[in-house]
Amino acid sequence: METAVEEAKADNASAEAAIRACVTRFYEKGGTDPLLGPVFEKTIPELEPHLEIVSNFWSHALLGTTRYQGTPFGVHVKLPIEVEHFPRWLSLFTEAAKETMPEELASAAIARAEHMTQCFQSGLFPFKDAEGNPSKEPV
Ligand code: HEM
Repeated sequence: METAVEEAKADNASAEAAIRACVTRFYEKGGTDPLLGPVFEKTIPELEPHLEIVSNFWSHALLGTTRYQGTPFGVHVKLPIEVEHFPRWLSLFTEAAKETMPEELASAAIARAEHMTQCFQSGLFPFKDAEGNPSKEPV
């Protein structure tokens, strides 16, 4: 019994470390990205506390821990995000997850990220413009 608990704790610790590595790698990539970099620069005053919040979010999403208690969509409504940011965000996150996480955890993280990207995009840009592209306003 004790061994199973110890094993579960060790698994969790290594998953937590992989999550942290993924989040760090994602922000390394995003920080130097010409599209996302300026948004991060303008809106994240201090990187370290931000990495902690986002790691806690992923720990909640993937491992069911409870350190993250926020509402991500509500945070993004107030940010200067445009529709073209979404595919870039997802592609950098996908790369970061594959580079840093064991395969199963990376697949779960990428699936969750794809779903949330879709939800955020349709929540923030619920209409279509004259060309049929996602838009904040009805035509
Ligand atoms: C268009 C793409 C995105 C951009 C440019 C973006 C940018 C940002 C920025 C600048 C912050 C910091 C906000 C602040 O501290 O006030 C933030 C927070 C956060 N983002 Fe994103 N984000 C994007 C998409 C996503 C997606 C798809 C997810 C889902 C996994 C996500 C998860 C989070 C989380 C969990 C936080 C922390 C929220 C909190 O403080 O409670 N982001 N994002």
